[in-house]
Amino acid sequence: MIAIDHVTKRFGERLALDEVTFEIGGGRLTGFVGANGAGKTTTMRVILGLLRPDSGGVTLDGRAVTPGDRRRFGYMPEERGLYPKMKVAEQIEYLGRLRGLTKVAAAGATAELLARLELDARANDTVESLSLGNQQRAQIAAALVHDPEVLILDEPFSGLDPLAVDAVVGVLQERAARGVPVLFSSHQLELVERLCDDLVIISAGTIRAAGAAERLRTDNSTPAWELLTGEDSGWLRAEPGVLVREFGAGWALFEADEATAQRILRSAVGRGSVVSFTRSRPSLAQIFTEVVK
Ligand SMILES: Nc1ncnc2c1ncn2[C@@H]1O[C@H](COP(=O)(O)OP(=O)(O)OP(=O)(O)O)[C@@H](O)[C@H]1O
Repeated sequence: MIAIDHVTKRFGERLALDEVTFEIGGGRLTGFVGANGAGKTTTMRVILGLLRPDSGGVTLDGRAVTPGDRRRFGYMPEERGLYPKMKVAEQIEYLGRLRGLTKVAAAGATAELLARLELDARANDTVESLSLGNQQRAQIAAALVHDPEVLILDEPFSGLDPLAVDAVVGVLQERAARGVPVLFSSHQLELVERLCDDLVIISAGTIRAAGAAERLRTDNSTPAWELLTGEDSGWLRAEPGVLVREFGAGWALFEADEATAQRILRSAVGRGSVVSFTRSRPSLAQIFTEVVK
């Protein structure tokens, strides 16, 4: 497990990170979300040891991270950094060798990753001849080639088509299943929602929420309920303790606490046919808006 512990970082007068604290659990995919300039890349660079925090620190399994540990980290930076004129496979193998793999191991890992990321047909093409999406896949292969013990990925999904997203997701889930802590940033909230076990929400250098995605869902949203009936649902608006968010013919979405919701259900049953009654799950976009406002 990686723990980021009260990390503060200033750039001159600008406070980029303010006592940032959260964990990246082994075996879990952790999504890192926040608006532009919120502090995601800065946090990642501190984890990677590329920036020194002004205070606070980062630990791996309870002890300070060493340069040796960091060589076994995999990082996909925001600014992509492959050599445009080098062939894809050659370059990934080379990066694997720099990270300590033997020639045979680097070649094997490269071939496997390129196949998994559906880039094997382009293995002998130069990076600059690839589309941006395919360059992105190559960049992901480069971050993974040495079988890292920790994975930190800055916007790995930006610019990928849905098939490429699925291929990358498959590879990341497999690494997480082997116990690797995986942190990735993204502005694609539906994707983060689909993928993540844990979530970290940052705003203006401050962590606003962190923890299991399901728990954040229940902790940071007003309980809302969806009622579908064969009857008009206008009566709900006069019920105490109920805030109707939306309603239409035979359908309503309303906020209420658990006890009120049960009372409404009984009334609805008494009034006619209830087709369905469910607790509405807020989307990550809704949680994000509630948490950062
Ligand atoms: N080297 C630097 N010098 C000065 N200010 C910096 C530097 N790096 C980052 N900042 C500032 O720190 C803040 C956090 O930036 P950061 O790049 O971490 O945000 P981010 O969440 O990754 O944003 P984005 O989603 O746009 O990538 C911003 O206000 C940014 O302008």
